[in-house]
Amino acid sequence: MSGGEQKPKRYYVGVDVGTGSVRAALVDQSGVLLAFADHPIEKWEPQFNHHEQSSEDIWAACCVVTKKVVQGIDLNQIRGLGFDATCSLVVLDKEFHPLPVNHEGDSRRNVIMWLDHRAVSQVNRINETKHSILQYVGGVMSVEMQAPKLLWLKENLRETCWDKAGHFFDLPDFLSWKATGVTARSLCSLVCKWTYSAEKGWDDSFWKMVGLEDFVADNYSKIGNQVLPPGASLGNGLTPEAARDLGLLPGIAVAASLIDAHAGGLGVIGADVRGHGLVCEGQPVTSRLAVICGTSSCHMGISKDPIFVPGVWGPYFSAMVPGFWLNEGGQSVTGKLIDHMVQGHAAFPELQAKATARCQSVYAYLNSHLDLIKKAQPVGFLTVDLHVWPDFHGNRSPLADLTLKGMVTGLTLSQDLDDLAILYLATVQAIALGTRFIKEAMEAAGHSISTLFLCGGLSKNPLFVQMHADITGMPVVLSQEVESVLVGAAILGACASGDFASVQVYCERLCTHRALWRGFEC
Ligand SMILES: Nc1ncnc2c1ncn2[C@@H]1O[C@H](COP(=O)(O)OP(=O)(O)O)[C@@H](O)[C@H]1O
Ligand SMILES: O=C(CO)[C@H](O)[C@H](O)COP(=O)(O)O
Repeated sequence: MSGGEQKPKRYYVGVDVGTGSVRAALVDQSGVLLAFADHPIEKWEPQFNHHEQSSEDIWAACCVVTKKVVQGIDLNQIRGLGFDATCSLVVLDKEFHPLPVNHEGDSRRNVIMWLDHRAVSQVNRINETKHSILQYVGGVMSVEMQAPKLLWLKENLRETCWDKAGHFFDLPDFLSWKATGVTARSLCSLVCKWTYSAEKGWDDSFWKMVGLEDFVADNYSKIGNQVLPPGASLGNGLTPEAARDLGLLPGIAVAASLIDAHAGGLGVIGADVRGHGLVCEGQPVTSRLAVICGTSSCHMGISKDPIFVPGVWGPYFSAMVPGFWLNEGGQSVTGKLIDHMVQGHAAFPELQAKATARCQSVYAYLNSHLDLIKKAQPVGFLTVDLHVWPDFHGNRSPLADLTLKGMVTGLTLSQDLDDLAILYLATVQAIALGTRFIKEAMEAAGHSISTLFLCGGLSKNPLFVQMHADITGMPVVLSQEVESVLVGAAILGACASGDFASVQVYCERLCTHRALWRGFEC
């Protein structure tokens, strides 16, 4: 902008609710991130495979981080707010108060987390119906989706939860309701996790067949009968109460939300890579696979026409990029698996002490330790005798088998730091092989993928990124802006504000303004 024609600056706030923490960012009109804050959130595991959270705790964390990122900014310049979150199930009563999702009756724990696997019997029965809707979730419904969890609540907590429930929200939709009082759901969450069709709406026969006919009877009012595309402006914007909570002004635009992986996909998939000699330069956007790597990894590929990939979720229409079909592969635990392997090893206390002494994270320490012990060989050769099968929490894609378990072969009696470093490497390699397995399944079904675009916490780990390049044989592109998921959330706020005509218009604008990319070659 030239000096004489200064317009007031315009900012957008993006809020990203991950599995372990809530993050917020203040983003400008070019998608540049100006301030960042994060805050941990509580998790409970009252019994094996039951994972719960508190919607009140999550909202409180959203308020802490939002207040931090807008400090020192003229609040009148903040034009829009967007949320993304994990696809956990939030349960509220008819007056919007939290209801317990547990046998203990603890109503603070009113969220069944996305990775909760309690509803095994329910999902098996849903899959036995062979309902035609299942072809839009890769042929097999996942226990991590909402229908089996709802059925579990009906069958197990009838009096304390099910009969009292007034509202079942996907977490991204809970947040937009909390901010605006509008109960409309995002097309993204309903299509990807609730069996809603962008073209045909709800399918009564499915809900009747699986024993959840209650929703049909009340015209889906408890799970959403007003559906908006991600980025659409909700009601009259931020309510006075939510504005007080968040430290913003009432009335600013609030967008229909996205699931976290989809926000990450939106943040990176349209990136301008010109001038780096990458194979995807000049190819359609459908040649890119966005991989959002946090607690889990999600593999987001888009296409002009629907592609049915066995064991890979979708095809979902307009659930991430408007006008495109989405296939979503995934690995249910990746960051969580690496943390589990490293923290559970006998040499972990020694690793922690040594990393702390060098003011490094344990992963930076392990990466440099691997460099020391690999000698002249490529690092991958350290694991010729040690192999990990990474399905410690079942296989989301492409085997779509929640009963699978993890495995390590090639163990010895050694428990020293070298042993820990090599086990860590084998785990990272196993995860990268899982990505290759998913990519190959997508290609076999009709996708044509040439480049990976990584984001999320694990993309900050150079070993993780390099292994993905080496094992898939594809270049990996990282955004200059590390917090791409938050950029995706802020894009929603920018669209809701009306400053950009559509999600694509803002994506194009921010991508041409941010043409700085780091590539990892295989
Ligand atoms: N700098 C880093 N180096 C290595 N691993 C990292 C780094 N930062 C985050 N991680 C890993 O990324 C995972 C969390 O990613 P994040 O995107 O924050 O997750 P979520 O969205 O699920 O809360 C954790 O397993 C963590 O160990
Ligand atoms: O199912 C998903 C997206 O469809 C995600 O795996 C889930 O939302 C958790 O994400 P994260 O690993 O970023 O916490």
